[in-house]
Amino acid sequence: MQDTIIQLEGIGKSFKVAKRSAGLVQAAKALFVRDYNVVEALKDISFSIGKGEIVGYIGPNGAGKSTTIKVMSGILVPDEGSCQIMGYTPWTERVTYVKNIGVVFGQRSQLWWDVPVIDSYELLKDIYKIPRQMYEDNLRMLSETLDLAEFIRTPVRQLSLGQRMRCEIAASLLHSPSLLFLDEPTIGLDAVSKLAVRQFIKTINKEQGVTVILTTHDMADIEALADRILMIGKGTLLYDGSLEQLRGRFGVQEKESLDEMIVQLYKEHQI
Ligand SMILES: Nc1ncnc2c1ncn2[C@@H]1O[C@H](COP(=O)(O)OP(=O)(O)OP(=O)(O)O)[C@@H](O)[C@H]1O
Repeated sequence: MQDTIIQLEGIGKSFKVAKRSAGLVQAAKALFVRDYNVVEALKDISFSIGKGEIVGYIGPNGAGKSTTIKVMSGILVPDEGSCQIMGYTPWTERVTYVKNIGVVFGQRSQLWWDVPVIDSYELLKDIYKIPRQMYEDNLRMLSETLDLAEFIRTPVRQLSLGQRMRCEIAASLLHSPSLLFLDEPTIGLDAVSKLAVRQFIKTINKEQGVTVILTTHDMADIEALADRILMIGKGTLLYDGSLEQLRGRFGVQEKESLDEMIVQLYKEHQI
């Protein structure tokens, strides 16, 4: 493996969720006595990722993918375990750490909703203290390759999902991070936008050596991009290997069967 850039050891994270019963009486009771369920989102997760890899992080709904990305990007503090990324512990050195990473959550926007996209970019330039020349060079490159010119002056709330996702990806790369976390970056995109986003991810990985961790439910994303798959189910890491190894194990050749193979793997692990 290339130089290790990410090292997770025994990461665990639980959430306490308040139990809520239906009805007014129960709601009134809950004001005085709180009852909780504990959700074990991550259990003893360990893996390492090398510089320049594109890793597909997959698993069914509620498996713990976004929670892992949030831990790795410093948004969430785990209950146990250690996480070293480029020499940083993400949640303790967040301010300097985030200058080295880009994060896209497909389900959430990092752009200011009511202002033109370009104004959000200018704000990000100030927040990340991006030198003017680097900002202008990156903006030009991102705008050309993601084809943003047509809507870069439009407020985010008026953009289509695909247009917004292209703007989000550009926003995450303005500061030239060497590590990119993409949480469902192709969610809801049409075929053309999906291909454009996939091609773009390949290009920044090949040409700039950006390491990419990608969560997705679209197995075609995995097929097009990931050299390696990490599969998680019910908070536990279940598979770490290449797509070819996984195919070999199930004797699957056809592209169409990839989803079925994943479902089979989920079943094998009873998730
Ligand atoms: N803030 C939170 N409070 C309570 N429970 C949470 C919270 N965030 C996540 N969980 C729970 O932790 C588990 C893992 O959630 P997570 O969002 O990491 O899953 P995921 O693999 O990203 O799922 P999906 O594919 O549906 O996006 C789920 O059971 C979820 O309900």
